[in-house]
Amino acid sequence: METTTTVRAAALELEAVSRHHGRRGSGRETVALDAVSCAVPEGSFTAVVGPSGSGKSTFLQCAAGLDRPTSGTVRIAGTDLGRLSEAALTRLRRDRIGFVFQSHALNLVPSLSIVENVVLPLVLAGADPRGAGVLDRGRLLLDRVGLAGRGDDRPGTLSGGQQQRVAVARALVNHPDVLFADEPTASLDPESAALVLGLLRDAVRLDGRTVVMVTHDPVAASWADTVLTMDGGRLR
Ligand SMILES: Nc1ncnc2c1ncn2[C@@H]1O[C@H](COP(=O)(O)OP(=O)(O)OP(=O)(O)O)[C@@H](O)[C@H]1O
Repeated sequence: METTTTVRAAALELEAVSRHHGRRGSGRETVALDAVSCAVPEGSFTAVVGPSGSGKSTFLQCAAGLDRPTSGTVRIAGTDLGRLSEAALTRLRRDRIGFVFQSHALNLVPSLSIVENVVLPLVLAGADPRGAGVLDRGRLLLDRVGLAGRGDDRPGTLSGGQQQRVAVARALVNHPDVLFADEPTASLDPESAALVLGLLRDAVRLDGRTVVMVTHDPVAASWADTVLTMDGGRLR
């Protein structure tokens, strides 16, 4: 009998990634990440947890190409970030990665309408913001996150939880290889947090997206399929 084995490709791979701060040999060197290796499969929801100072943010920054590791290799859908110029890395972040940050105030541009915020990554990549297809996609995503009809308002008219839902819509607009979320529910009440986490989980279950979320909150981590625990710059 013939058997088929499905091996899911890695959306994100880290190979012996280290990140040191401070001058080597100065006696003030901090090892924020210490030879971390892991592979995050496509279509999975991973939480990165650990105590304060354990290296979670540094992990996310290096994995998402926002910071360059001191040594080691990071690959997003097979692309080695260390081989990219700054310009190419910026393009990769814009076109192939989605971000949701901790503070809803930092996630959205207050002077743009809500739907303009959602489609911003497409516009930055060259799409015509007046093109019907572009705004339609933005409105479709707003519907998905429960904010249909609010597209023409400004972000300041939304609650913190609603703003984080817009941030999730925006992070999904370019069909990213990986959506990174840094403490996305830290400033939210439990009900709003559950809505945001449900959207991240749906992006994985319904669309096959890959989500990597840093959190210190065990309840938030429990929404993920896999939990990676950091301790002293290493994965436990
Ligand atoms: N720019 C920097 N310069 C020097 N040390 C740094 C820098 N960034 C981080 N570190 C150090 O690296 C270690 C890991 O920091 P990191 O912010 O990644 O931890 P964390 O787990 O995200 O912490 P928290 O949960 O408090 O945000 C800490 O010891 C921190 O002090």
